[in-house]
Amino acid sequence: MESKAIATGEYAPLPSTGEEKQHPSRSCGVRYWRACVIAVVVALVVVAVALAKARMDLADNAFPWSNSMLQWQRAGFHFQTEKNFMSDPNGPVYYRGYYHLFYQYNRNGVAWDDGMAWGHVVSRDLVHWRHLPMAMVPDHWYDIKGVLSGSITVLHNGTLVMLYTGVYTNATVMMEVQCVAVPADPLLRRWTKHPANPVIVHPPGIKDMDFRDPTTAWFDESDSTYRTIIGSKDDHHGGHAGFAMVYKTKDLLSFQRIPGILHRVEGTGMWECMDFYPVGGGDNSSSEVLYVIKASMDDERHDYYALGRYDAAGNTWTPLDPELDLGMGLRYDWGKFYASTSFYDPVKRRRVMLGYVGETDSRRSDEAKGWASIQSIPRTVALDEKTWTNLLLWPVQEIETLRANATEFNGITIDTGSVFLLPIRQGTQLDIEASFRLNASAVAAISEADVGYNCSSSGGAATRGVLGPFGLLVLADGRGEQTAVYFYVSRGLDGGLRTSFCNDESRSSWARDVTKRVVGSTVPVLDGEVLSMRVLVDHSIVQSFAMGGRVTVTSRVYPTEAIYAAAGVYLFNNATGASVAAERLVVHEMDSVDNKQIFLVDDW
Ligand SMILES: OC[C@H]1O[C@@](CO)(OC[C@@]2(O[C@H]3O[C@H](CO)[C@@H](O)[C@H](O)[C@H]3O)O[C@H](CO)[C@@H](O)[C@@H]2O)[C@@H](O)[C@@H]1O
Repeated sequence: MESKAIATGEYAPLPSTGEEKQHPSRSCGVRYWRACVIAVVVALVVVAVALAKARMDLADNAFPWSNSMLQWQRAGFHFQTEKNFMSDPNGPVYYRGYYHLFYQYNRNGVAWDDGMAWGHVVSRDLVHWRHLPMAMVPDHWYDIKGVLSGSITVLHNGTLVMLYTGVYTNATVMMEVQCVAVPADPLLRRWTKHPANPVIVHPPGIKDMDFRDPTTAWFDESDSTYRTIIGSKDDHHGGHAGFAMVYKTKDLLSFQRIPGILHRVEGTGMWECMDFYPVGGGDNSSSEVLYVIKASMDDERHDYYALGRYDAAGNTWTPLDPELDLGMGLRYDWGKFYASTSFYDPVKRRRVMLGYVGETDSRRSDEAKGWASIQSIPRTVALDEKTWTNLLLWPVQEIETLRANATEFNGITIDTGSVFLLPIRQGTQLDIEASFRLNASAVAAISEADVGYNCSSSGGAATRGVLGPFGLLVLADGRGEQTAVYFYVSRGLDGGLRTSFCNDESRSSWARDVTKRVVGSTVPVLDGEVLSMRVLVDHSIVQSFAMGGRVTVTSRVYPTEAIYAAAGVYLFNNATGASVAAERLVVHEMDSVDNKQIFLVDDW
C-alpha cells in the first residue's frame, strides 16, 4: 500500500484539457504555395478566433470543459432528469405499491423560470425510479405562470389530495395562490384541478408573492379538521421575520385561517417549503413526542429545522431550546441542499425526506451539459434519542442494495501529516463507512486550547491543528484535485473536546468557474463514541454523514482530472499532535441505477 505526502502547496497552472492536441504541420513546397497561403490565412483566422474566445473565457474565468468531463458529472445512483432544470421535490407519497416523487421542473431550460411544472417518477424502493409524464403543468388562469411547490395528503378514507401554489399575473399583479388537485388515475399520472381553485388567497398585510408551498395536511381530532401550514415573511416596520400560518379545512376545499401564527422568528426572511411533523415517542421510546418545524430560508438558501412542542389548541409551536430556534442552529444539511420535504412511509413505518442539490458551476456549463440539479438520496429522519438536541438523517436502507464489491481495511494508523492511498478499483461511485479514533494518550497530553474552529473560516483541510483535520480525500488523483471530508477536534477552554465535521471543496477542481467552499458544522460526540462518517460519492455529488446522521454535508464538485479511472480515495491525517486509527473502514462500490425515461406498468 502506498503512502505519500499530502499536497498542501499552491495549485499549479491550469492543465491543458487534452483536447488541444498539436497537429503535425505539412511543409509547403512551390507546387502547393497557393494552397499554403490559403491554409496559413485560414490558420491565422482560426488562431485569432481562438485567442479572442480564450480572452473572453479568461475574462470570466471559464474553464475549457471537454464533453467527457461534463459527461462524467452525471450521477450514477442519484435521481436526476435527462435534461433541463429540476429543483424542489414535491408531494412525495406512498400509494398503491409505489413511492411517487414529483419535482419542480422547467421543461424549457437549465435554470429556474416562469412556467414551472411538476415532473413525476415512481419507484418500488426509493432507489430505482421510472419516469412518468408531467403530472402538473401551468394551464389554468390561476397557475398560468407556474405550478409551484406543494404537497400530497393521504386522507382518512385513503384518497389523495394535492395542495400546490399557483402563480398568475394580470395587468397589475403577480400573485401566489393555493390550489387543489385530485388524481384521475391510480398511478397518479393525471390530476384534475378543482373548479373551486384557487382555494386560498393570502390574508391582508402579506405581499402577493410571499405566500407559497402548502405542507402536507394532518388531521386534528379535536375539531376533526385537516390542517396545513403556509410560510411567509413580514417586512413591516423595518423587520424581516419569517413566519408560519395554519389553515384548517374539513373538505380540502373550503379553508379557514386559524387566528394568530404558529411560529415566527425575526430576521430570518421568507420561509419557503415548510414542513411540520412529529418525531420520537415511538415503540421503543417512553419519551414524549416532539414536533419538527422546518423552513427553507430564501435569504440564505439553507434548510433549517428546530425541535419543539406543538399546542394544537393554542395553535403554537415552542422551541425546546430558544437558542436553537428555527433559523438559528440546526440545519438538515450544511452544504448544498434545499427545499426539502418529507413523508410518512406506512410500509416501513418511518419518515423519509429528500431535498434537491443544485449546481455550483456556471450557467454556461449547465447549458453545455443540458441538465441541472440532482435529488439527494432519500434519508430517514428520526429524533436522536441519545442527545435529544438533534435529528438523525440517514440514507434509506434500500440504497445498500446497490452495494457491489466491498473492500475492508483493518488496522490502519495514519501518522501525523500523512496520507494513505486506498487500493480500490474505482473511486467515482462509492459508499464509504469509516470510523476513527485519535490516539488517546496524545489527546490526554494536550492541554493547549484550540477553541473556535469553524469549517468555513478556519482554512479547510490544509490548515493543521493539534487534533485535526483527519478523514478522507475523495475524488482525489494524488496530484492536487481532492475533496476532503474530515473531522477536526479542538479542546475548549473548559477542557472539553469539541468536534467539527466538514467538506472542503476548495481543492475539488482546477476550474475557477465553480463555487468552492468549506462547509460543515460542529457535531455532538458523546463519551466513548468513536468518530464515524459515511460518505456517498457519486460523480459530481458527495454526501457526507457524521455520527450516524447528526450532521450531514452535501457538496457538488467538478473535478477536471480526478475523474474516471483517475478518481481515488485517500485517508489523511493533517493533525500535528496525534495519530489516528481507522477502526473500521469499508469501501463499497455502488452500482448505477438506470432511470428509464418511459414507464410501462407491465414491464416492471
Ligand atoms: O419553483 C418554485 C418553488 O421553488 C421555491 C423553493 O426552491 O422557490 C424558489 C423561488 O425562486 C428562486 O429559486 C430558484 C431556484 O430554485 C431561482 O433560480 C430563482 O431565481 C429564484 O427566484 O421561486 C419563487 C418565485 O416565485 C422565488 O420567490 C423563490 O425564491 C418554492 O418556494 C417555490 O414553490
